[in-house]
Amino acid sequence: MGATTGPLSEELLAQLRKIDTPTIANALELMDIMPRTEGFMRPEIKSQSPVTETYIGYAVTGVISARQKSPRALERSDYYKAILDIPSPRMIVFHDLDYPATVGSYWGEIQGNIALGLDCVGVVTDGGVRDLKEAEEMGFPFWAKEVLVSHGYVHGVAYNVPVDVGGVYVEPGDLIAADLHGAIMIPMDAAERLPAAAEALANQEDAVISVAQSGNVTVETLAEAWAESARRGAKSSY
Ligand SMILES: O=C([O-])CC(=O)C(=O)O
Ligand SMILES: [Mg+2]
Repeated sequence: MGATTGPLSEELLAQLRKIDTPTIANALELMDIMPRTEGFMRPEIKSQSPVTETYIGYAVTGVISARQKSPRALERSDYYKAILDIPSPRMIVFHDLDYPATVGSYWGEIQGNIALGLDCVGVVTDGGVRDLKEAEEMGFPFWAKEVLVSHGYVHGVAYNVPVDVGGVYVEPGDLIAADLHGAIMIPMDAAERLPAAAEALANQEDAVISVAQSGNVTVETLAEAWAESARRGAKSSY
């Protein structure tokens, strides 16, 4: 992967890659900057590749369709230029205009290789993907609503425009994290605070987990564990 050209340092990106998406969601809760029910993609946007780490990238956004040929289909070079307009590392975030009845995959071995060559780390789409074995082998993960057999008449409709994917409004350049659980947007001004928040969370969770593992699990010890977790800063979901 080439050097990052975006607003966040390579050190910070490396720290963020160590945090899984549930912890990112919890850390954002701790900051209390948006409702707990927002900012992450609906579960239909699933990991279709066996990933074991968190992938982080600035969003290259786009709208595609495969239902029919279009005289207004964009050129392949428009797509490559759109990628290069976004700092690296990049995460492709595509809305499929045919959603929810998606028919053709933009994604496969060829597109994955091209995107990887252009410093993209993966794709998140409410459309489909294919060539799953090859994607795994090349290390270019797919997060997608479904797996499709055909590419139909797939073509680009627009690049680097705001898109809604999985219920999240994504603008070009937004910071996206994805792992085996799914995908979440990290508000740019929260990124810097995330590693410390994740550490604070681990400390809060440890107050409960250590009691659960202590061999002395009672209503009373659990109540005290949750109280200790709250003293360490945990916010209740109740
Ligand atoms: O053919 C397509 O458009 C998608 C695909 O399978 C590939 O990129 O290999
Ligand atoms: Mg293919």
